[in-house]
Amino acid sequence: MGGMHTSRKVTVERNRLRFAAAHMATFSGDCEPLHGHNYDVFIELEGPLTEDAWVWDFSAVKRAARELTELLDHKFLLQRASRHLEIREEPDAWEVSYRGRTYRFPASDVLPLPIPNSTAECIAEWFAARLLEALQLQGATHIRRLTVGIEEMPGQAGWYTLEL
Ligand SMILES: Nc1nc2c(c(=O)[nH]1)N=C([C@H](O)[C@H](O)COP(=O)(O)OP(=O)(O)OP(=O)(O)O)CN2
Repeated sequence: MGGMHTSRKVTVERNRLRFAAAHMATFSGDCEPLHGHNYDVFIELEGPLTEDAWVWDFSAVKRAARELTELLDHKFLLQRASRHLEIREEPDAWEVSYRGRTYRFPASDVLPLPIPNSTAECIAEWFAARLLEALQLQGATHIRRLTVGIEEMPGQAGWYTLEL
């Protein structure tokens, strides 16, 4: 049937795809107090079927995603590219200041991320780029669209989609 467009997608969500992390985002010229969330991760992969008649193996997606959730788990997520925080990297610590309010974190508690703010949207973008690299290393080079959602709390999530 000429012209008909179809698509296939697999989704993996929540099932142990979670991490607990601390952050403080900056908004509208202010900085939140340091606080944490139990984040849930949602993943959608769209593309044609492989010879195995799947878009990609759920287990392989979860394996790649869990390597990322393990990096994020129990860390302070530092928006390394912030234009609003003053960030000083020391050999064993990070010093983070906002208008005279200063925090000093042991380096082992911090995951510096190359993002401008620790919003769910930016964390989703970072996660999607890293997940794509991992999936492509597994051989999933046929994926056409990858979406990641990072849910801060039930009903409140930021999403990012890569069109490939
Ligand atoms: N689009 C986005 N909006 C907000 C984000 C975000 O990542 N993307 N993040 C926050 C804060 O980090 C915050 O942790 C959540 O804020 P908020 O929903 O206001 O939190 P409360 O616990 O006060 O929510 P209530 O439901 O009002 O109790 C803000 N916005």
